[in-house]
Parts: sequence; C-alpha cells; structure tokens
Amino acid sequence: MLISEIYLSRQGEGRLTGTPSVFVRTSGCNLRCDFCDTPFTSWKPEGTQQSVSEVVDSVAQAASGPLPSRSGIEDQFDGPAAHVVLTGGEPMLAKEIESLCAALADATFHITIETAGTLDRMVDCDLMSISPKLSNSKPTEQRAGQWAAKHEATRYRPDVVASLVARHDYQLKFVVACETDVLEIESFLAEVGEIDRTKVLLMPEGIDAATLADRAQWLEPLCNDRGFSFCPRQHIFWYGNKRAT
Ligand SMILES: C[S@@+](CC[C@H](N)C(=O)[O-])C[C@H]1O[C@@H](n2cnc3c(N)ncnc32)[C@H](O)[C@@H]1O
Ligand SMILES: Nc1nc2[nH]cc(C(=O)O)c2c(=O)[nH]1
Ligand code: SF4
Ligand SMILES: [Mg+2]
Repeated sequence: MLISEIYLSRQGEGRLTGTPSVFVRTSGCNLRCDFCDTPFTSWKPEGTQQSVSEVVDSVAQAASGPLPSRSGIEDQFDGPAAHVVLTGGEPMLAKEIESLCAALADATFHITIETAGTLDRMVDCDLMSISPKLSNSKPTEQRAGQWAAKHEATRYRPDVVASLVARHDYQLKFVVACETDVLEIESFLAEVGEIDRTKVLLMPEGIDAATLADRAQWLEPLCNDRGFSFCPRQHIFWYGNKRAT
C-alpha cells in the first residue's frame, strides 16, 4: 500500500482528542476537496509502497518513540502508545485495509479509521470516524479539471455512511465554513437516518489557529443550540499545520 507517513502524535480531532496515537497516512484519494489539508495524499499523492508487515513494524517502532512537543505545555509520556489512527488520503481505498486492521488488532492496538465515508469496506476497527463532505469541499473546474465533476459525483453517500454507522462505533465530523452549511448537515443526517447527535461533531474549516479560533466564535454556540459537539481541531493549536504532527 502507498504510505506517505507514519508517526506518533496526539489525536487532535474527535472524542479521543489528546490520546497519544500512531498515525498511518495512506496516499491516494477518490476526492479532491478544495480545502484538503494533506494535498500530498490527494491532489498530488506521494509516498512509498509498503507491505502490511512493514507498516505494522513501523507502527510498533513509532509507538515507543517521542511525541512532538507542545509549546508551553510540560508533557510526560512513557509510552508505548496503544492507539493507531488510519488516515490519508482515503484509507478505505487501500486494498490491504482489512488485513492491516486485522494485523494491528492482533497486536492489540485500538484502531480509529478516518474516512470521508464514500467507500463501504468490511473492516474491523474500534472507531469509525467519518467526515462526509459537503458542497463547500467542491474544487473549481479551473483547479481540478475533470476531478471537479468526479468529486461532486462521489462525495455524497448517505447510504454508505448509514451502512458504516450500523456496523461500528462511530463519530461524524463535518467541516464547516459558514453558518448555512448546517442546513446541508441536517438534510444529510435526515437522509442517513437514526443518528446520535452527540456523536456529530462540527469542525471549523481551517489550517491555521487564527481562522479556526475566528470560526469557533459562531460555530461553538451553533453546536450547543443544535445538540452537536464542537471539535476545535486542537492539533493545529498545538503544532500548526505541519507534516508528521
Ligand atoms: C485529510 S482527511 C483524511 C481522511 C479522509 N480522506 C477524510 O477526508 O475524512 C483527515 C481529516 O481532516 C479533515 N480536513 C481536511 N482538510 C481540512 C480543512 N481545511 N479544515 C478542516 N478539516 C479538514 C477531513 O475532513 C478529515 O476529517
Ligand atoms: N494530530 C492529528 N490529529 C488528527 N486527527 C485526524 C487527523 C487526520 O489527518 O486524519 C489528524 C492529524 O493529521 N493530526
Ligand atoms: S477526502 Fe480527505 S484526503 Fe481526500 S481530498 Fe478530501 S480531505 Fe483530502
Ligand atoms: Mg490531519
């Protein structure tokens, strides 16, 4: 499978925020979100081919390594990390995803999969972390060419999200750029069906602390009003938008 990076950091998104975790970032994506914060795995996929056993070895090694330091915070972590986050790119594209999950589970890791929820695969994991893409993710035709139409034809799969949610412990994380995006979220959720609203997290769109803090001012109260959870994207405040963090 094509891997762009494997590293130890702290989970910055969702209900496991703060948990030391090894991140496995696959390369390659079936979408081209305009705001994608890892274009080196989507718009221009980079990486090296690694076997499942090579990935598992690298995960075990990274789990005992040092965590990136957070400015202004005295951290103590003795390790090894017990959590793995499979992300990308789109990890559900990798043909070895089922065998990778099985091998990591054998090694007793807690597994989170970060996915846009457009591909239904029979994977076993502990937390299916789904980030369905709204119309605010659409790239311009000028930037994306034929990918603009492909993105729009692929991103909207409430049926796949319903199937993933039925089989897994889950969270849904939407990327929000303006207040009216919430109307699209409500209609998507209605399409999916029975969803626990406390497991729906809204994250501001942004890759710098100033933009995230600015959008948090209206997004956090909006979450409280509607019974959603707010997700600040804490890792950007800790580390900035840097690779391997
Ligand atoms: C790079 S994606 C990889 C996994 C999968 N392709 C997906 O989109 O869920 C990891 C997470 O970052 C989020 N993300 C990417 N770019 C973002 C941005 N500019 N602002 C906020 N969240 C972003 C995605 O929505 C997703 O939750
Ligand atoms: N620290 C940190 N937490 C994360 N949670 C989900 C991430 C992702 O890119 O999927 C991510 C990431 O890139 N960094
Ligand atoms: S689905 Fe995820 S990895 Fe793919 S382009 Fe969108 S944010 Fe980036
Ligand atoms: Mg990220």
